[in-house]
Amino acid sequence: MTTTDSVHPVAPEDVRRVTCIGAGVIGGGWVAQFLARGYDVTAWDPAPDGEAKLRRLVDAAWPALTQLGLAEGASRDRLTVAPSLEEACAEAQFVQESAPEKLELKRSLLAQLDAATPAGVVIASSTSGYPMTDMQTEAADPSRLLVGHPFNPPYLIPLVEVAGGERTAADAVAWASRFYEVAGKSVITMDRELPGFIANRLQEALWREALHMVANGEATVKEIDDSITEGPGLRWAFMGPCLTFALAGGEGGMGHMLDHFGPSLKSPWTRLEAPELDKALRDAMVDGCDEAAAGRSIADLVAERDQGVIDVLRATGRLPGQKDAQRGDAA
Ligand SMILES: NC(=O)C1=CN([C@@H]2O[C@H](COP(=O)(O)OP(=O)(O)OC[C@H]3O[C@@H](n4cnc5c(N)ncnc54)[C@H](O)[C@@H]3O)[C@@H](O)[C@H]2O)C=CC1
Ligand SMILES: C[N+](C)(C)CC(=O)CC(=O)[O-]
Repeated sequence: MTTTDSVHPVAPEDVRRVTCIGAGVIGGGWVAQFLARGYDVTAWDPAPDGEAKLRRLVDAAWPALTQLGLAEGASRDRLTVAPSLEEACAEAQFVQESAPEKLELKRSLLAQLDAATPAGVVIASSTSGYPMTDMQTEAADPSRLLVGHPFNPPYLIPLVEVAGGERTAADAVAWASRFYEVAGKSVITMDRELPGFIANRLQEALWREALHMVANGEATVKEIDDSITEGPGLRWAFMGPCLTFALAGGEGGMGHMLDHFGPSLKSPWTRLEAPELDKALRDAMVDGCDEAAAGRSIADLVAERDQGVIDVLRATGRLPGQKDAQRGDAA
């Protein structure tokens, strides 16, 4: 990443007009998120039925967004669909690109967006895996191009992973991270480009194993999905895989967990190339868990996890009393 400062016309807190390019599942979701946070949103999509699809998506998202609480002045009437990319970008204060995941398309589209957008305005790509270094090759000013990777649907899942490419200015990355926070997102700002960023790299590992199991007839799709929604998924909604596994070590935490189960990383049931569990990796995991625990004891974390599981069960209507009530409703 370059450290050359680029000049941004507005501070992240002062942005009022956002442009969304590509208005499918993710672009439409971004539109809904930005509208709900009170921005004026201009969208552009080349599909003939693009506007109708976009408005349907926003309408479908609105009840959930209303339940969560709309920002003052937020309205679906503040959405404009522009007739061309150039008109969509002419007055943009931030641009979010969500076009199909094709490298050549992204390269030339980002160059077009760079040419059409006022100088200094940050342009983010929703790409779910391409490093910005590979996408910014044709743009006249690559310093303002970066990745802002959302999760589906962007109007409900808080996380955005922000990463620049080799030619992105560091201050553009900082600007975007702050902007997303102001726009209601939870941001991880990466200081390097990793294939798949962080979350997709993790999801892809799980996904790869799921596909192996289905392809080999080892598990059904339902069994795989149930194994997550009835199992680890309940914990992951509020405590990540490292801290939950630290609790698998009982009072010994991550240290005992690795000493006990570390060798099974080499078991034949994992099809992934396992890393060498050397002292440095062990220490990094133990230290990372200590840091993430932020002073909470194992007992504190157990209590937090248990309460969290109960809350998720309640929220998804799966507490025993709720199940009975649902059965009663249906009768
Ligand atoms: N679907 C998902 O769960 C997630 C997707 N993403 C990323 O978001 C981006 C968009 O993916 P989806 O919304 O799923 O795809 P989609 O197929 O639902 O939507 C893509 C939209 O882009 C439009 N489009 C086609 N050519 C275009 C062009 N040249 N310029 C602008 N728009 C164009 C299409 O008409 C369509 O409405 C991709 O980069 C994808 O990797 C990121 C996170 C999650
Ligand atoms: C399927 N996907 C790789 C496009 C998913 C993502 O990128 C993030 C998500 O929503 O899980």
